[in-house]
Order: sequence, then C-alpha cells, then structure tokens
Amino acid sequence: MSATRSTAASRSSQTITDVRVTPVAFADPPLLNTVGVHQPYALRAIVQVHTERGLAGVGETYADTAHLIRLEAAARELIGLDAFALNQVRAVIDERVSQLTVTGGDGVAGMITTASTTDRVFSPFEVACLDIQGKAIGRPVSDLLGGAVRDSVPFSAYLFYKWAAHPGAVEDDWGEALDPAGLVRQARRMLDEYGFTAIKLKGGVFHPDEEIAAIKALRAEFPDVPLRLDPNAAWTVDTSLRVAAELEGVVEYLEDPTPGLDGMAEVATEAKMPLATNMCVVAFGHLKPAVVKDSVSVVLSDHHYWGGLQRSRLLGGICETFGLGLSMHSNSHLGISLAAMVHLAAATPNLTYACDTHWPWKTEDVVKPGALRFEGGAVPVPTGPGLGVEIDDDALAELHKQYLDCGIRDRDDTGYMKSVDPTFENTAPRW
Ligand SMILES: O=C([O-])C(=O)C[C@H](O)[C@@H](O)C(=O)[O-]
Repeated sequence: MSATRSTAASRSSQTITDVRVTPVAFADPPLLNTVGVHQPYALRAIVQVHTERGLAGVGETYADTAHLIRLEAAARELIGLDAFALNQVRAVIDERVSQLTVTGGDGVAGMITTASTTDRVFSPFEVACLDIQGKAIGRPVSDLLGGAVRDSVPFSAYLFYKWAAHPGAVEDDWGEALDPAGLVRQARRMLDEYGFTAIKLKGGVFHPDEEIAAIKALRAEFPDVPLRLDPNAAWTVDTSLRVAAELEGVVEYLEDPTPGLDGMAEVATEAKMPLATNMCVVAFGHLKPAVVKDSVSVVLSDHHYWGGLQRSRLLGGICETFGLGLSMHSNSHLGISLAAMVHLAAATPNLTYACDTHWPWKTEDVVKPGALRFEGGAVPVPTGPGLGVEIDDDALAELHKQYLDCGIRDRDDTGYMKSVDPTFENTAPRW
C-alpha cells in the first residue's frame, strides 16, 4: 500500500506532524532469570506521536539498539499520515523495516527470536495512534477495541528468585528470595500490597527439585490461589514430564517447560495440566503448527510483539476458534504499557487468566502518578479518552538522562546483564 499523504489532509483528520522516540532507563532490581539477571536498569523506548490538531498519543516498547534504529526509521515515515489510518501506518512501517539491513534486536531475553519485526516496530506507534483516536472522539481505547467486557483487569503476582544486593544493583527493599521461604515472603508482600489473586514464579534458575519445593511451599501458604511456574524452557522433555507429574493438581498451567513446538507437544501428551507459552508461539505463523501438533493449550499474548492491540485481539479470536486459552505476558515495563495492557485485556473477552505484570518491581515511571492503581489485584480500566495516562515531561527527561548516563545502552537485546553468572548464558535446556 502506498502512503498517500494528501488523503489524510483532505479528510481533515488527525494528520501526524511529529513523532519522537525517547529511550529511557529505569531502576530494575536483581531478579534472576534463566538468561541472566535484571539490574541495574531496564531499558524502554517511549514513542510520542503528535497531530496537526494538537493531539498527542503515547506508546512504549523495547529499547535495544537495533530496535531503536528501526523505530527511528519508521518514525520518519509517519509524518503526513492519518493517525486513524492504521492499515496504512502498518504498511509504511513494513516497507521501511524491510529495507533496513540492521541485525539483532530480535529477542527479549532470547524469547521472541521468531516474532515478526514489523509487528514489534508497529506496536508502539499503533498504541500511540489509538491513544490519539480515543482523544479525538472522547472515548477510551478499550472502546476502540470493541468495548470493555470487564471493569477491571486482574493481574498475577510475578515472583522471582532474587538477590538482596548485587554488584551494580540499584538498592531496593524487597530483600533476598533464593529459596522457598524467601519466595513465600515475597508472595505474601505482593498479595498484601496489591491483593493479587494468582501467582506466577519465574523458574528455570535452580534445580527443578528446588523449584517444585518452592511451588509446594506457595501452595501450602496460599491454598486457594492459582499458581504458575515458568522455567523459560530450561528443562528437557523428560524433566518436564517429571515436574509435571509432581505438580499435577498444583499449578493452573505450566509455562514453557521445554523449548520448541515438538518438545512441548511431547510434554503435552502426558502432562495433566495445560501447557502455556510465550516462547514457541510468538507470531501468527506459529499458530497453525501449534494447533496441528497440539503443543500448547494457552497462548500468552503480548501486544509489544504481536503487533499492537488490534492484532492482539485478532490473536484472541484465533485462540477462541481453536479452543486455546489466552493469558498475557510481560517484561519490565512502565505505565504506558500497563495502560495499554489493561485496555486490551478489558476488551478481549476470552482473556480470562490473570495477566502477568512486572509493575511491583518498578520504582520509576514516565507517566504522571495516579491514573493506574491496583485494587484487589486488578487495575480498574481507565474510562477517560485515549489510554488514560499522561507523560510527565520532567520524569521522561530524567529517565532519558539515566539511559544516556548508565552505560548499558549497548548491552545485548535481552535487556539483561549476562556477564554476572556465565552458566546463565546457556539457553538450551539445563536440566
Ligand atoms: O516468560 C516470561 O514471563 C517472560 O519472558 C518475562 C520476562 O522476560 C521475565 O523472564 C523477566 O523479566 O525476567
């Protein structure tokens, strides 16, 4: 599709006049992950789109170097397009991205290497344009997605093994969690402070027996709270089956126990609980083989790599068609992403699992406080025009300066420090 810029003007619509991409760094505590350790900062890019009628929309995405190059290139192409013409915006981005020779930026924590580059680049611009559209017509973004079917969106307490302090870490008050007792303490605080009604443990860090013990300790402490374990494909098929047998009736789903659609399909034949993924089904092209092989029962959506909010709703429709459950994945994120996640989840009827969020781990933000809050583990859906969050210009400038000063701009696209423990380098099954 060619970009006919005059069309926007002749419809007197929301013609885009300026697009800014601002990378930021915000403090991230030393949470352990299969591929490394968070800390001291998480990187994000903030996208701001302005129109000739004085409206501004915001989006948020990853900020690895390759992704930033693509975002900047895409941003330049959007001037003169209509913020309502999202098919055209996507086509222009697709064309521009396909011309670039930049490599890398194809993964976040090594998890989405096969997700679509166009979808990842389009996503923050789509969110910003929807924010503008909502403001233009005086309706919340959830209305542009078909309307909210729930007033508030439940999230899960996302637990991590965690060091108390670590070289280079920004100080935090969560303390250490390296064993079942530490995780139970962490969960207790999460539930007390936020009221979460589901718990997810990021595993794949310690020997599976230790992680089974952690889940059983959580079950003993929180008998009625749905639990999930996600080892980020750190286990072989045999190990996955052993863990699945141990945790039968204990977890609501097991997320990415082993890599690949074939490995997951093997586990699925014997595991009694649903298998979920944000690793082997991360693009539309993966859905058919996943369904044919019967690899997974639950797909974790994530608008950052599924191509924005409208395409994430399309994912929801496909999951419904094939009888797959739908949940939602997160990476370390700020308030713009939380707002987008809430509007999307509110307007996706079959997104019935509590969504993931890294929100409790975050102490800094680029949005003005107060727009989003947790009540009983859920975020009330903003009802004002657009996304319902507003950029705090000073905070944005501050976190951009932190990005420039922190010296981790050129770390790899995982967004995590990999040098701390060399054993985390290995993304193949470890057990
Ligand atoms: O599977 C997941 O939940 C994630 O991929 C989320 C994050 O990347 C998580 O692993 C993290 O933040 O370390």
